[in-house]
Amino acid sequence: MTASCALESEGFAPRPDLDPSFDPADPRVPVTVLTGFLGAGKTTLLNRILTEQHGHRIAVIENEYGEIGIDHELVVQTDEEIFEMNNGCICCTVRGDLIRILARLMRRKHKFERIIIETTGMADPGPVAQTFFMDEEMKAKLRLDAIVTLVDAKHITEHLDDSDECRAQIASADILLLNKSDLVSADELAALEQRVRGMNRLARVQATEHGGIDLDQVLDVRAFDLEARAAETPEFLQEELPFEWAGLYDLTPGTYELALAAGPDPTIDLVLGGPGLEHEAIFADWKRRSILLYSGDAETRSGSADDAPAEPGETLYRLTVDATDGARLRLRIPAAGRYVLLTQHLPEEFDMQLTDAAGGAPAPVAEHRYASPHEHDDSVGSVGVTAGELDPSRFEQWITNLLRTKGPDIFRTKGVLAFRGRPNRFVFQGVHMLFDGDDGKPWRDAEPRGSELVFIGRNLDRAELTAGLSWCSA
Ligand SMILES: Nc1nc2c(ncn2[C@@H]2O[C@H](COP(=O)(O)OP(=O)(O)OP(=O)(O)O)[C@@H](O)[C@H]2O)c(=O)[nH]1
Repeated sequence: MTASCALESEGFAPRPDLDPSFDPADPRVPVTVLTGFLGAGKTTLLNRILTEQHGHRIAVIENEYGEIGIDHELVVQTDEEIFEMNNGCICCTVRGDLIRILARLMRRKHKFERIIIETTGMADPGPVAQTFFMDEEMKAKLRLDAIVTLVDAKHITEHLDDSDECRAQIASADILLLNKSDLVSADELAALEQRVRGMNRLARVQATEHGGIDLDQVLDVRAFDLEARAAETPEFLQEELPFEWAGLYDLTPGTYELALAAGPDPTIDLVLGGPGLEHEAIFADWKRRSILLYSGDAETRSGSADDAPAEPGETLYRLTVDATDGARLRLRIPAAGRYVLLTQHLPEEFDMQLTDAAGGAPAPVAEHRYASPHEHDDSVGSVGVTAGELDPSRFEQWITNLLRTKGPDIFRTKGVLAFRGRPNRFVFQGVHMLFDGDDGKPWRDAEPRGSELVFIGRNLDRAELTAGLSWCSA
């Protein structure tokens, strides 16, 4: 028996006949969340799904972590529609964008039969899954089918002890694929299986090689079970919203200014609701309305004093927060009353201050915090470097030495490179010290040929990486 089929005696096939809630006429579109730590094999599995003759219309939502987006070069070209979300992590900063894309998909005339969401390797899939239970329309039209977590059998043990994200991905899985089983022995695989089962008693576990698994084992399998999940992890039922904070203010008519300093995100979404009277009623009402606002377009504000004042009402404002100057937004309050301000992030993260025309600072009369903290490991970062055409032998020499010496800290390397004299792009992929590459799309005649490489990991030295790639282009 090879290592890759050691775990296949699981009774793994879906058994809708045993599931009392199984309804073959269920019109809801099944959603698969593909997750797993950096380089575990998510895109490899996604490509398998997209190239297989499945006969279904699939929409793919891709969220990538890294200073330069490379995944558009890695996902196979098919007729399927792919939505990229590259400006933040799907489990926190771009939750609102996820809601917006899903809302648009649900309104489409020609409906999709499946939705697949590939999260970043640094995402906590919990909040992504909770999106499907947040809103009545979402619950009526979409069904979370399974959280499929890929585990890199070769490298996972280097991250299990010090990465909360890695543990959350395993704990949240309905299906755990122990991928890269070709790179470990049968004993190592058995030990890993035991370890992950200890972290998640509910998941079905299967060993895979290059994401090789029958699609009917991962798509439309009805593996996600809300009751079982909530019993195992009660936080799962915690309220998860695209807003982390709401403050209630008693305001008189006039113009106010909201000032924000630079924070963890270059933009912040906010909604000014009201006026209303009752504390809980105004909170509840505007919370519901704010989620719905994400199905439309946000009104973008530059954060400069020249912007027109924001008015209370059903508008989602997206404010740009400059890294040095922060942002300012004037608010026009037409009538005395109680107003609610909902913000995507906690006010203290942006040192948010509200002032009135006389310089007074009205304080909220009540506040709600919706955030359940899923903080990312701040010690993990990303550095993207670019150069012109490269000398292939210099590149090989440099990258081999770099990954051999820094491989424990460089978790993931991805790049699209222009090698001198070669007609095609070269797509480079590395996970710690292991790397490979392949020819990508050909360069078109007039196209500028350039190289982009992104590193994700700890203690990344931007100057050294930039100098190294530039040496390869000399
Ligand atoms: N040997 C081996 N390599 C694999 C296997 N699955 C994927 N890979 C390789 O691992 C690397 C990363 O695979 P991806 O599918 O891009 O991983 P990912 O999880 O999408 O990566 P990120 O999105 O960057 O987190 C690529 O070089 C793949 O060819 C496998 O089963 N065995």
